[in-house]
Amino acid sequence: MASALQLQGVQGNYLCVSVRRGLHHCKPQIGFAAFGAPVCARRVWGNRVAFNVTTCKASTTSDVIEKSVTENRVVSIEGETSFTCVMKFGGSSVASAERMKEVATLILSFPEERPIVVLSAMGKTTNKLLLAGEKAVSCGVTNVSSIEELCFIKDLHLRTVDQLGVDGSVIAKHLEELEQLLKGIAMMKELTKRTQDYLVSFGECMSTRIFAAYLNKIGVKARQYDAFEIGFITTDDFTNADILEATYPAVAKRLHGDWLSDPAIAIVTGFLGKAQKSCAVTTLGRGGSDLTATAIGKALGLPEIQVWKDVDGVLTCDPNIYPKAEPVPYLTFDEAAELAYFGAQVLHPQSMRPARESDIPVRVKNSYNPKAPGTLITKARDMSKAVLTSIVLKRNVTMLDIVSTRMLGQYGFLAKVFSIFEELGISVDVVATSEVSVSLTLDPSKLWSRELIQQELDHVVEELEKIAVVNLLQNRSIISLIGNVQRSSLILEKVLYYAPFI
Ligand SMILES: Nc1ncnc2c1ncn2[C@@H]1O[C@H](COP(=O)(O)OP(=O)(O)O)[C@@H](O)[C@H]1O
Ligand SMILES: N[C@@H](CC(=O)OP(=O)(O)O)C(=O)O
Repeated sequence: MASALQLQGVQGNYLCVSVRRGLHHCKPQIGFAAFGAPVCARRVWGNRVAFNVTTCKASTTSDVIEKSVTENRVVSIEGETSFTCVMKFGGSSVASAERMKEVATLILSFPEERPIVVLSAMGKTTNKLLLAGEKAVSCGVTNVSSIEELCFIKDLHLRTVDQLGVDGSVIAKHLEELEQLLKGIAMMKELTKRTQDYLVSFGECMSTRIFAAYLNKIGVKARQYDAFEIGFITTDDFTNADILEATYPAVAKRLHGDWLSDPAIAIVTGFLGKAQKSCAVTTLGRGGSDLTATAIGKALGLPEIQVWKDVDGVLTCDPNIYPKAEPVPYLTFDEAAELAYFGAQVLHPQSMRPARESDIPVRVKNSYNPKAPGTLITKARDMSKAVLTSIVLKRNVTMLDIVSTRMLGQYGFLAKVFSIFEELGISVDVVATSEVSVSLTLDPSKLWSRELIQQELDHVVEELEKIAVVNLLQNRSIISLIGNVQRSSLILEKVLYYAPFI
């Protein structure tokens, strides 16, 4: 049996063992059969089994190593335990001192967990920072100190520090630097995307420092981390950067290593990264803290990623449109990704990717109502009764109708159309075709509600008009029905039946 297993290393509390092909269908039993009952396999994904070493006797663990370790891996197991889950709290969850206290209480209500906590900026701080930046461009250096949004941010953070009884020095340097930066923007009369990312990073840098200081004050050992200092390496696409693969081992090494030398709850800035080429601070697109959380989950191979919101999970539709929207108890990664991509602002569109790649369940919970079961997002779920899961609205969509009689019975027309989009680097969202026309919507970017700039659109239309008649429609919306594809006929039947009465 031992030869069928190969030790992969230790991730967090888990001793990861890969199981030879064909054997992994026996899954957790392998732990029991090969190593005895005290070793309990808690996580199984792909051909890997993770044994929770907190529950296993040292002798049994050594036995696992002795039987399975490969020459180059040095593993020390005894006493080696680290994080058990990621808990992400968004802006609404940490909007005030009161909310931060509640979040601290919530974290401590799970004494069995040793979480990595990912935080967003307090409340609407990111929006305010963006507005302050825009105002700084034209207000003149001498007026920067009185920009309303800057005053609001200063007041909110200083008040929070005061109400939590932590030392104001934790954010003093950041507030000073923030004002300097806005003065710099005012002097240059310019706000580049790169500067914009640096500007908004102050939100997460301050919320995490305040929260970590508060935990330490109440006797819970916590350590603050800026994501851009611990290995979050991204592309240089400012305002919309992608996380690069090098991030995962780097983040795991740093967080796990720190825990081993000096255990403390980790408080990490969401949303931020470091550009691979320029080394400047980047952001992962609006709502990007969800992605930070799932990336950390993947890096450390943790058993669960929790995303705490201000609603009872993913809902059947946007509660701002229909207040009676109900929580969806289970979703697959694919459903959640579609839902997010097509406009449900509850999750970042890219956030499911790391969770899906490492098959780690994501739980969406309500920090205002922790008892609510929330939504559990996993690789697969029982679809036998699923019909329609949710309805999603995506606004500010740009649509193109491309009509050509040359399409009739011809091959290669659609290939020509799509090659134009490829050349111009624009991705397409939704496509519908008939014999003589193709209608499609354009994906502006990962940034919600950003319209393609007019120049880009003119260029697309100009190119397409060489082969067809083009009609450009702006400010449209996409309504998506996320449901069981096996039952799409039933869904359409119901929609079309009710549609005339809406
Ligand atoms: N289908 C949906 N399910 C749940 N929330 C939704 C949905 N569509 C839109 N929302 C909105 O998303 C908000 C939560 O997302 P977000 O503001 O990013 O949370 P946080 O700041 O806590 O990360 C909710 O308050 C709700 O108004
Ligand atoms: N603060 C960033 C990142 C983020 O994820 O925020 P939230 O979790 O509050 O959506 C934003 O507003 O986009």
